[in-house]
Amino acid sequence: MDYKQYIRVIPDFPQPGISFKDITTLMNQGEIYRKAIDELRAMVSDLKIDLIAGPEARGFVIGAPLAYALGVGFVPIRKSGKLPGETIETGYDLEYGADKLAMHKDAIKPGQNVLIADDLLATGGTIATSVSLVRQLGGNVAGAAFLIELAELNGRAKLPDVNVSSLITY
Ligand SMILES: O=P(O)(O)OC[C@H]1O[C@H](OP(=O)(O)OP(=O)(O)O)[C@H](O)[C@@H]1O
Ligand SMILES: Nc1ncnc2[nH]cnc12
Repeated sequence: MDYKQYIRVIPDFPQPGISFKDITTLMNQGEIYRKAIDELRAMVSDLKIDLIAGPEARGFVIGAPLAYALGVGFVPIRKSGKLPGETIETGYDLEYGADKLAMHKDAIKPGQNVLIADDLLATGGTIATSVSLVRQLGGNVAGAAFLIELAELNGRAKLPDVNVSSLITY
């Protein structure tokens, strides 16, 4: 499947020099969205996964359906100040800015195998931080799965010990 035909590429958004990969034009095609989730599920089928964790917001639209397809739970990794319970938080840089991510302290049971899922791997800041949060909670990072990887930004360099899978590469 040539998924790229469904991804809208917008130059200079949200700032000059960034080529934004817009997945809304893939997700509004039900068959294609489902096919993409099914293919991601097949890509991680060899991994032992107890739980999926996905960073807000676009990590939810990949991680939650993938969790449903695999029959495992989903835990949100949220931007700071959104989760109601006790949290741990870590700051990070991403391709176009900086932010802070948080997880509930009781989101993961120590030793659980956690797959981290997101729409896109760019510089890797978001996922490196997600990996760190999962590990701080005692989780074992089984892998990281992405719809899109921007290979030239070499996000994998920030994830040297993580099993990375991606469906579409730019
Ligand atoms: O690899 P990185 O350089 O860290 O960039 C990738 C991250 O950037 C985007 O999220 P964003 O923070 O824009 O939030 P959103 O999902 O709420 O749009 C995207 O969904 C990834 O999570
Ligand atoms: N180039 C890009 N397109 C879409 N989402 C992104 N998140 C970080 N970089 C991005």
